[in-house]
Amino acid sequence: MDQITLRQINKRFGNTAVLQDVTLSVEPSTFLALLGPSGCGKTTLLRLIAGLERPTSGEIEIAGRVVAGPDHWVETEARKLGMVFQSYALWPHMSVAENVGFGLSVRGMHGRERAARVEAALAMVGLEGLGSRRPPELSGGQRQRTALARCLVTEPELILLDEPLANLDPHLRESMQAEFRRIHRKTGTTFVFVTHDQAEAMALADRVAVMNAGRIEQLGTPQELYGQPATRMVAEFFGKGVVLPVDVAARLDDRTRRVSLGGVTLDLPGVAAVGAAQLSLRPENVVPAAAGLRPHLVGRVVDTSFRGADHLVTLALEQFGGKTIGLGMAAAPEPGARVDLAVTGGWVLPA
Ligand SMILES: Nc1ncnc2c1ncn2[C@@H]1O[C@H](COP(=O)(O)OP(=O)(O)OP(=O)(O)O)[C@@H](O)[C@H]1O
Repeated sequence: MDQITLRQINKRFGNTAVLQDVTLSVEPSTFLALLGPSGCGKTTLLRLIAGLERPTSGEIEIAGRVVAGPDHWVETEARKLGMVFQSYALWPHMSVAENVGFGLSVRGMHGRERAARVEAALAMVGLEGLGSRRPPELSGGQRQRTALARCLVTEPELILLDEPLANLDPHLRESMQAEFRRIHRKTGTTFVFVTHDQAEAMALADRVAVMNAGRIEQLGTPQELYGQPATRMVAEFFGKGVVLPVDVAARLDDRTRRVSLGGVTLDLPGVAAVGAAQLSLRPENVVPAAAGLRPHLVGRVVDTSFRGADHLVTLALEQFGGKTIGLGMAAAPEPGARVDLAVTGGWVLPA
């Protein structure tokens, strides 16, 4: 049984269609990221799952029970889920332990049993011994951990997180990402996580739904989205690289196409039909061409920056109106220098 099933969800606010025909299944124990640009409808989708909004049409099922649909409505409190928001929403006058234990008190759990559960939840998020502090005495990361502990203590099967790391500095964000991964593995709880940061989605999630203008563009593992983007939007939004126009001359097998890239013929992985198509190139799909061979692409250095292990070299591709791709190179060429490139892979997707 799926943890969450969304069937043809539409959501309108007045005349504005915010979600259109969203259909999605999430298996138990998945760490799903809802990823997309600002305003694409991620938070609205999360709020629909939470029961904070009603769909205009369509049906939502959680753990086999219809919680929203034409003839069904289950309130948030009865959906057996936990929520963590960017703002944390901790009560400043209560101690950390009281904040974390509040949900248990509401359920009628008190005394030793409650204290033990609170202690276990604090240990899970690495806050042992800080139960008597108050939220204003905590760092941003500790507040976020408290919010997560408050959610975990009731042992929900589903936790919804809306950009919970957005207010943390980059260093803390990374360490909290590792914590989230660890806690997810340990609890086996299904996590649905809203973010507009593709690197965060890639680092955290085992499935990512890329959203665009109220629709799901593609649902897949981070590896699938990166290596086999279904649309140009996914290719450009998820991971670095460049998308170039190509012509598919022939379909060599299910997943190989003969393409013409600016007049150069190449056999590359992909699924596009014969005719006009696009090629998603990641930085590792392009290498400096061997001397004496005709280059597949010609780049001009527009910028270089030192990254420690190598230099990030930004090249403008001459045949493609100056579209750029960034490559890691051991030595930084001079700005304006010509770099001949060979294409060693990529993904051919529909135009
Ligand atoms: N209560 C509301 N009334 C009217 N319009 C709304 C309401 N809530 C959201 N919207 C609109 O719906 C669209 C999607 O909003 P939503 O918050 O779901 O996007 P998002 O992808 O989470 O964006 P962000 O990353 O900026 O938070 C936006 O255009 C927003 O203005």
